[in-house]
Amino acid sequence: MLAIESQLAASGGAEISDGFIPLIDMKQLQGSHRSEIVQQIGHACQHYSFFLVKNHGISETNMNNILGTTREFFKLPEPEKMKFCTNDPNKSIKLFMGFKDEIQNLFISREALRFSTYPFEDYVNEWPANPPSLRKDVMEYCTSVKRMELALLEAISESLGLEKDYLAKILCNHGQKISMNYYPVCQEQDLGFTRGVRPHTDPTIITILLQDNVPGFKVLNNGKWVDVAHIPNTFVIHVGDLLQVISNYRYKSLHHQVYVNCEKQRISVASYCYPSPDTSIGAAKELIDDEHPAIYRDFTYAAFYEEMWRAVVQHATDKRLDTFKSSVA
Ligand SMILES: O=C(O)CCC(=O)C(=O)O
Ligand SMILES: [Fe+2]
Repeated sequence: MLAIESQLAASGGAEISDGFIPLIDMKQLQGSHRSEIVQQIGHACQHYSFFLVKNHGISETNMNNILGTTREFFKLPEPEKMKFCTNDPNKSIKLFMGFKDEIQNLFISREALRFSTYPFEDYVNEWPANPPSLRKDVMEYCTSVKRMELALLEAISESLGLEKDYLAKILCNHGQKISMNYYPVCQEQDLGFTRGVRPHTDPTIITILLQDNVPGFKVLNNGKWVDVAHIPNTFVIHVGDLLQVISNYRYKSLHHQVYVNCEKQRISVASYCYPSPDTSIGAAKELIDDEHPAIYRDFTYAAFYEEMWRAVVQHATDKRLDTFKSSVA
C-alpha cells in the first residue's frame, strides 16, 4: 500500500471492495500537518474522485436541522409543493418529481427541490415559507457550507500545485445551489425497475453532499459500483465536471447514483458549487505542458449550462463535456 493510502486508511475511512473510502480530517488543515492533508485530498481526488470529510466545522444541530427541514418539506400536501414545479430552466427554484423513463423502462423516484442560495438577499423571498423553519435552516446551513467550501477549494487548489485562491477566484463567491432530495419508500414489486437517481456526474466544481443514515448512494470506483456507507457527521465531497476541466483531466468527475429500498425513505442535501455564467472555464495554464496538452478548450459557464440542458433533452448527460474537447484531445 502506498504511504499516502496508509495515512488515509488510518484516518478511519470505511472499507470498500477494492480499497476504502478516503476520510479527510479537515481540522488538520489548520495545523502543522496541512501539507500532508492537502496531499491526501489530491490523492483522493485523483484516484477516487471523492472523499469524506470530518471535523468540517458544521455542527451536528445544523446538519440535523437541514435534514429535518427537508423531511418536513416533502411531507407537505401535494398542492403546497407543486407551487414550485416549473418547466422554465431559468427559474431559480424548481421542484423535480419522480418520472418514468420510457426508454430504459425505469421509474426514477427522486423528488428534489433545487434552488439558488447565494447571495441570500437575492433569493430568500422565493424559498418556501413552509415548513416555517426552512428559510432559517437553509440560511444557517448554507453559511457554514460556504465556509467549508472555501477551505476545500483552497486545499484542492494547493493539491494541484496552484495558488491557494485559484479555484475561489474562478468561483468568485458566486453560485451556490442546493438540492433537497427525497427518495420515497419503494413497493417491493416495483424495486426492480425503480431507481432514486441514475448514474451521472455533477456539473459543478465540487459538490458537498449530506446524506442521512439510509443506504443507497453508490459511486463508481475502479469500474465497480460501491456503496458509500454513511459515517455519522461526515460529508461526501465529489469532484465535479468543471474541476475535471480545470485540473486538465487529472481529477475526473465522480460517477454516482442512488438506489432505493422498501423499508425507509432517504433524504440528502447536495450543495453545488459553480461559477457565474460569464466565467471562463479551462485547464489551469500551470497544468498544461507538452506532455499534458489541454484536453478541453476554454468555454464560459453559460455555454456549458446550455450544453447541459441540451444533453438532458438528448439523454446524453455523460457526453456534455465532449463538445468542449480541444482538437489535440
Ligand atoms: O442523494 C444523493 O445521495 C445524491 C444526489 C445527487 O447525486 C445530486 O443531487 O446530484
Ligand atoms: Fe449528483
